[in-house]
Amino acid sequence: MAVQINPSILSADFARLAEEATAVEGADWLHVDVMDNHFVPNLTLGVPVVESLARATDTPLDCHLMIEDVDRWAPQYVEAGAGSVTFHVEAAAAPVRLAREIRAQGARASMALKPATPIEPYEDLLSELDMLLIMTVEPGFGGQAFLDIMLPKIRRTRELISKHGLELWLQVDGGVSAATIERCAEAGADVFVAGSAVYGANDPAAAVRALRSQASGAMSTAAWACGH
Ligand SMILES: O=C(CO)[C@@H](O)[C@H](O)COP(=O)(O)O
Ligand SMILES: [Co+2]
Repeated sequence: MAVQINPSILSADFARLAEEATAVEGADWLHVDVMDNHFVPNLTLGVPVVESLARATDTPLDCHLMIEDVDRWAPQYVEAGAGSVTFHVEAAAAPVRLAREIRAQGARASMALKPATPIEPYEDLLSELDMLLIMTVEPGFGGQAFLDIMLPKIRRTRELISKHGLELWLQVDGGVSAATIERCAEAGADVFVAGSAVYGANDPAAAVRALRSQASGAMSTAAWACGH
């Protein structure tokens, strides 16, 4: 099982998005936070910017949709060039139908949980997904402190993935840094979003390599990853 590091463009300079996207070559995916000022109290970017980003970089786009009416919008992000589309279960009217639609369009389907949303009610839905995102901050802003209290939810989700023998990726997003990434990997995450820890560094590509090495080290000794 390989570690994946996804820098979040939210912490980049929006006036130089193409340059900032290519500054993290070597990253697995570029994480793109779409916010509508309704689902979260912040406004970022939409479909036209995702289309331009998809043309500007060879790194696949991991679009994290923090928007209302996501059943209607998510397919447009696949059309815009996203390789993975994450919708929030709190915003989706029909999560299974939406995941199937995203997959049918040829992208990876992913579902996110806000910190207060438990995983247990969605156990039967996991087989419909390619990735589950556990938010480790309240969605809306970069640069917030990691919520340690999310670690048991990460552990529990990893147990459910193992119990059902699924290939689902488990992503964490929010406050992931050199200080917290090992705890996330030990608990069961294998896909790590990092905004300020990457774009706040002098050398973003080196920050990606350092985070990957830390997470790989922690995963190699984690009980959940033994035998993978
Ligand atoms: O989705 C979000 C915030 O809502 C994230 O993707 C942030 O962009 C992560 O930023 P850092 O916490 O790593 O600075
Ligand atoms: Co995000």
